[in-house]
Amino acid sequence: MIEVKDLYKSFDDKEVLKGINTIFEDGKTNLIIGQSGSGKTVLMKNLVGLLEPTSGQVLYDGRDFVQMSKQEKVMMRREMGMIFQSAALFDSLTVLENVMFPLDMFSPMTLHERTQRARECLDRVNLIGAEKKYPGEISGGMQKRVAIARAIALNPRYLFCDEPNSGLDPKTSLVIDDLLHSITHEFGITTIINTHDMNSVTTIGENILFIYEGHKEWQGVSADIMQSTNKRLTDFIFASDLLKEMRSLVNEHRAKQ
Ligand SMILES: Nc1ncnc2c1ncn2[C@@H]1O[C@H](COP(=O)(O)OP(=O)(O)OP(=O)(O)O)[C@@H](O)[C@H]1O
Repeated sequence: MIEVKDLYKSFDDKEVLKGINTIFEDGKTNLIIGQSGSGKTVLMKNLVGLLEPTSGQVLYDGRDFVQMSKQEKVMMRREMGMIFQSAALFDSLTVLENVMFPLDMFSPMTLHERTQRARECLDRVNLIGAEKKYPGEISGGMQKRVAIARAIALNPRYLFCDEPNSGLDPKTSLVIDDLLHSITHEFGITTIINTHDMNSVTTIGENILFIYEGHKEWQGVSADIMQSTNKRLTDFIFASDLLKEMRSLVNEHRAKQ
């Protein structure tokens, strides 16, 4: 479990995170949602140690990440898989070499074992057959799947994904969401996803944190959103008239049942 306690983060005199208290649950797809500029990426960077909080704590199973020694932080980072907005693959490496990269860096396995492990991960994301291709030769959706395969290569306990669906069409986004959700459950990973994608919220959001201007405005599961009376949340989620109409139809239907 990752617990965030009273987390503040400022840049010079600009306060971006204003006392976040939350829990990211084990073995679930935890989503962070909020308007552009609300502080989602800054929060995620604090979780993985790319930024240090101005004050407050990030506790991994009760242990404060900020207070850990350099060596302990290195050990913790090995338990974290990360997928960035752009798939961030190495263009000059093949798909297989990209997935092998973290294994080459951190695993004591032999070359044969590392190759086997990378193939297993590519198989899990349905990319067997693409091993010899270069990132420039495959679609954006396939690149994201390579990034997922690379992120799970070292069997992480935690998976952090910053806007995994950015730049993808809605159908491909569904495939990526489904993959992240099933991997989370299959391997018991604690997954944290920053997203703007309302489809992700309704389909895979098992624990959703809504940030508004740097503070926690709401937290719950996707089913609660339909009934929520929090105006900032509903204005954000049901930004279009079509979605507002769908929400009132669903609520009418429920009321009749
Ligand atoms: N290194 C930095 N120095 C100064 N300000 C920063 C820095 N990083 C982020 N910010 C500011 O913090 C605020 C929150 O940024 P953040 O990237 O977390 O937003 P976000 O919710 O992830 O937005 P988006 O959905 O557009 O990615 C923004 O106003 C941004 O300009």
